Amino acid sequence: MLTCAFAGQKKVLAAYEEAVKCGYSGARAGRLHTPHGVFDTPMFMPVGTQATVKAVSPRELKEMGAQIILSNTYHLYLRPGTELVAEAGGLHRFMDWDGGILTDSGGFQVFSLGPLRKITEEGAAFRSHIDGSTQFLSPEIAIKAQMNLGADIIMAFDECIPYPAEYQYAKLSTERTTRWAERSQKAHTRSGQALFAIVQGGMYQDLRRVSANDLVSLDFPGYGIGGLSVGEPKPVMYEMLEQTVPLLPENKPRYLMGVGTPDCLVEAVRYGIDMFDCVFPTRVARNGTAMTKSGRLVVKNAAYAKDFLPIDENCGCYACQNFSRAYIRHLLKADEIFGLRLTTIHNLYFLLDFTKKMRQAILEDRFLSFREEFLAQYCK
Ligand SMILES: Nc1nc2cc3nc(NCCc4ccc(C(=O)O)cc4)[nH]c3cc2c(=O)[nH]1
Ligand SMILES: [Zn+2]
Repeated sequence: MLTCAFAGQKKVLAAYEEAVKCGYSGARAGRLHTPHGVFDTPMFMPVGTQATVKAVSPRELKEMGAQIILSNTYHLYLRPGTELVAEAGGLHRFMDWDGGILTDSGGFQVFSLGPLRKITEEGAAFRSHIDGSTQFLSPEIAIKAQMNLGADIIMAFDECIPYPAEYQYAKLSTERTTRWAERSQKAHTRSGQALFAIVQGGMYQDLRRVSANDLVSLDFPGYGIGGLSVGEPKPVMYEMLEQTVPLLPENKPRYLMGVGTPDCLVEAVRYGIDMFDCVFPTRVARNGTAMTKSGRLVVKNAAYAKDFLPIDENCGCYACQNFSRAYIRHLLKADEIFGLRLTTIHNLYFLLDFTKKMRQAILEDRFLSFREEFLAQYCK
C-alpha cells in the first residue's frame, strides 16, 4: 500500500494525504486537503460556469455528494467582474457554497469562446462573447482574477492547443504555456489557495513529456492535464495520459480537464488521474438525456411515454426515488423547468456515485475487475 505524506510546502493547501495504489494500474484513492474540507478522490467536479451549477441548488449539490465544484474565470471576469465577487465576500459567499471550489483560468474559454483572438508572449487578446468588447487576459490578470474569486484551487493561465495542431505550433505554444505557468506562480500571492499548473504538448508524446517535466521542476501543489478532450480519438487521449501521468509526482493531485463520461473516467483513473470536470452531464441533461451504467437514455423519446419506472431503479437520486420516466418525459415535452432539474440531478448523482464506487473498488483492491465489468455493460 503506497501512502504519501504531503510535506508542508509553500502556499500548499491541496495536500495529498494518502494515495493508495491498486494492482498494476495506476489507480489510487486519495484525500485532498483544502480550506473548505478534506475530499475523497477519485472525484468528479460539477461545472458551475457562471457561479451556479445550472438548474440545481447548493443544497441539492451537497445532498448528492458534490465535494468540489468548478467555476470559470473567463465568464466571471466578463460578468459580473471578479472585483464585484471579491466585494461580495468571494465566490463561496456569493453563491452560498461551503464546499470546495476550483476555478479554471480562462485558458480554454478564451480559445474556444472568444472570437478573433490574438496570442502573444504577453497574453491573449479576444472579443467578449457577451458584448463583443475587446478584452485581454495574461497570466497576471488571470491569477489576480482568481485571487479575487477566492477559489480553493486555481489554475495557471495556459493555451489549450487546438486539435489537430502542427508539431511546431504545439512545441512553441507548450513552451510559452510553461513560461506563463512561471509568471502565474510569481503573480500568485494569496496564501490558503493552491495553484495548479496545466500540462500541454498537443498530441505529441515528446512534447507531453517535456511539458510535464518542466512544470514538475517548477514545483506546483497539483497538476492539470490540459489540451485533451478537444476532439481527439479516445485512444489518443489515453496514450497522452500514459506518457504524462507517470512523470507527475505520486503525492500530488492529477486533474484531467474536461472529461466527462464514465468510460473515460474509469480509463483515466486506471492511468492515475484523481480529479475530473465536464459540462457533459449537465448539458445533456438539459437536452433530456439521462446517463446510466448501460449508456445514454433519451427520456424525451416516445418510447417512455407510458414507462412508469424510474430512470434507473438502482439509483439513489431524488429523481429516481420519486418520479417516473413518463413524468419526466411529460415535463420535458411541456418545457417545464422541473424536468431539466430532475435529469440534471440524476446525471450529476450518477457521476458522483460512479467516482465513489471507483474509490471503494480501489480501496478493496478490485479496481481492475470493477473496470472490466463496467466497460462490458456500458455502450458508448
Ligand atoms: N485552462 C484549460 N482548461 C481546459 C478545459 C478543457 N475542457 C476540455 N474539454 C471539454 C470538452 C467538452 C465540451 C463540451 C461538452 C458538452 O457540451 O457536452 C463536453 C465536453 N478540454 C480542456 C482543456 C483545457 C486546457 O487545456 N486548459
Ligand atoms: Zn437517478
